[in-house]
Amino acid sequence: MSPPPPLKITLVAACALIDGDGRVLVAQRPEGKALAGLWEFPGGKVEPGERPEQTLIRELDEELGVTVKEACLAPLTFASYPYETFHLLMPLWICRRWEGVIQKKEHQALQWLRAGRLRDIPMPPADEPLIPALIDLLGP
Ligand SMILES: Nc1nc2c([nH]c(=O)n2[C@@H]2O[C@H](COP(=O)(O)OP(=O)(O)OP(=O)(O)O)[C@@H](O)[C@H]2O)c(=O)[nH]1
Ligand SMILES: [Mg+2]
Repeated sequence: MSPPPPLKITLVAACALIDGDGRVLVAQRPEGKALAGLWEFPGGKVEPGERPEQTLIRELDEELGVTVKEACLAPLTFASYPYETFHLLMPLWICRRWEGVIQKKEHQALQWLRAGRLRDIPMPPADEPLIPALIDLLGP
């Protein structure tokens, strides 16, 4: 019997932006990328030398064109999910305050949804366990 392949843990920082009505921003993953077309929370992989909060601030600028202060990021929950080729560990922050206008820079589409409606859109399998924490926080 050959030994199991080494486990690769990928750390991804993600954020639920929340608007004044308590709705959450979700973004549709680009064509040609893994999980294309599924609705996700903005964010991305933590690069070497980055703290996850720095990653998130960088990704929110790259993906949405907004500036977020670290003090405006609050940790909510996390996802831990065994994809075929890596194990995803994804802390989820919430953010209610940012500077600039949200733009669709990398995704196919953006939409604001009530937390209870997140169950109605196709999300990556890792994300489904995150929804109850958002409903607890924001209502359905
Ligand atoms: N950003 C984000 N990634 C997620 C979510 N759920 C989930 O399984 N992932 C997975 O986390 C991994 C990293 O996401 P990503 O594609 O955003 O990474 P990135 O922005 O650094 O892009 P890049 O790798 O093309 O530079 C992907 O395998 C993606 O499928 C989610 O809600 N948000
Ligand atoms: Mg990303």
